[in-house]
Amino acid sequence: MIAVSEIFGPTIQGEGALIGLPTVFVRTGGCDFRCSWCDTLYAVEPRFKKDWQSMDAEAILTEVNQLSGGEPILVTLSGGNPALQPLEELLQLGHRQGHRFAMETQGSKAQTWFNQLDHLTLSPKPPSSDMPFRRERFESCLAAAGADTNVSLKLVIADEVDYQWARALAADYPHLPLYLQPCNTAPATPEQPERETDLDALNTQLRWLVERVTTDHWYRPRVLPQLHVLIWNNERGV
Ligand SMILES: C[S@@+](CC[C@H](N)C(=O)[O-])C[C@H]1O[C@@H](n2cnc3c(N)ncnc32)[C@H](O)[C@@H]1O
Ligand SMILES: Nc1nc2[nH]cc(C(=O)O)c2c(=O)[nH]1
Ligand code: SF4
Ligand SMILES: [Mg+2]
Repeated sequence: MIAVSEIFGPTIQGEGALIGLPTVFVRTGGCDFRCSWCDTLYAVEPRFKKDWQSMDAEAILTEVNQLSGGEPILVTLSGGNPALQPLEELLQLGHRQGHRFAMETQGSKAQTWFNQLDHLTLSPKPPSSDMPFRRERFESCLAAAGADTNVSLKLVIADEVDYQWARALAADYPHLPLYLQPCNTAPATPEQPERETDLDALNTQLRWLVERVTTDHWYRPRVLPQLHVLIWNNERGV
């Protein structure tokens, strides 16, 4: 059974390689990390287990199909860390129904079924998250995805230290499409679910990041905002 925090959509993918694409999100519950700026702690901390539903692949797809109007759609698996869940059957059943699957994970745990994903976003955490980067685990995820899954690297940047870390990390994986995303330093939290982020401050952060890569003559990464935050601020389920 799969721990599910929420299923929502269709909305657009607001981040990374598939930005702008209509998608239904399946957000699993439970995470092996506790990032200092995590925007989805309600899907991370065990105290919210009571809000999560234990679902099988069929029940999840029934809900996805209701939301998509019965049409095949891109299903985005996020969390929490979806790599902690048994998702192989969901991928197999869902593919048979014509859906495609993308997943977001920090790269701390590999699963054999990564090679059944259409797209895998690996988002290892920068120093500002206070979480470790374990290279051997990250590389196990890359190996598990294999040649048939499109893999991209999405790095959150809060400050100059994160930026330097991202440059060094990216240099070790020159073949991976690379996305830089400014950190939302004022996400909604369980204590402040209605908290609004300052969009002007986010824009300033985004400008800084663009200037940072261009003054470095670093022309490899795509610099992208969290589009859903620009549209809906910190709202949940969009
Ligand atoms: C909520 S996480 C869930 C999937 C997985 N645990 C991970 O971190 O990749 C989805 C994406 O949101 C990013 N994210 C989380 N909090 C953020 C914040 N405050 N600002 C910008 N990006 C954030 C993560 O880095 C990750 O790329
Ligand atoms: N629209 C939208 N795009 C997203 N991209 C990654 C998200 C996530 O929380 O994993 C997310 C999300 O929650 N909403
Ligand atoms: S790894 Fe992802 S879900 Fe887990 S705490 Fe960090 S940002 Fe949140
Ligand atoms: Mg999010």
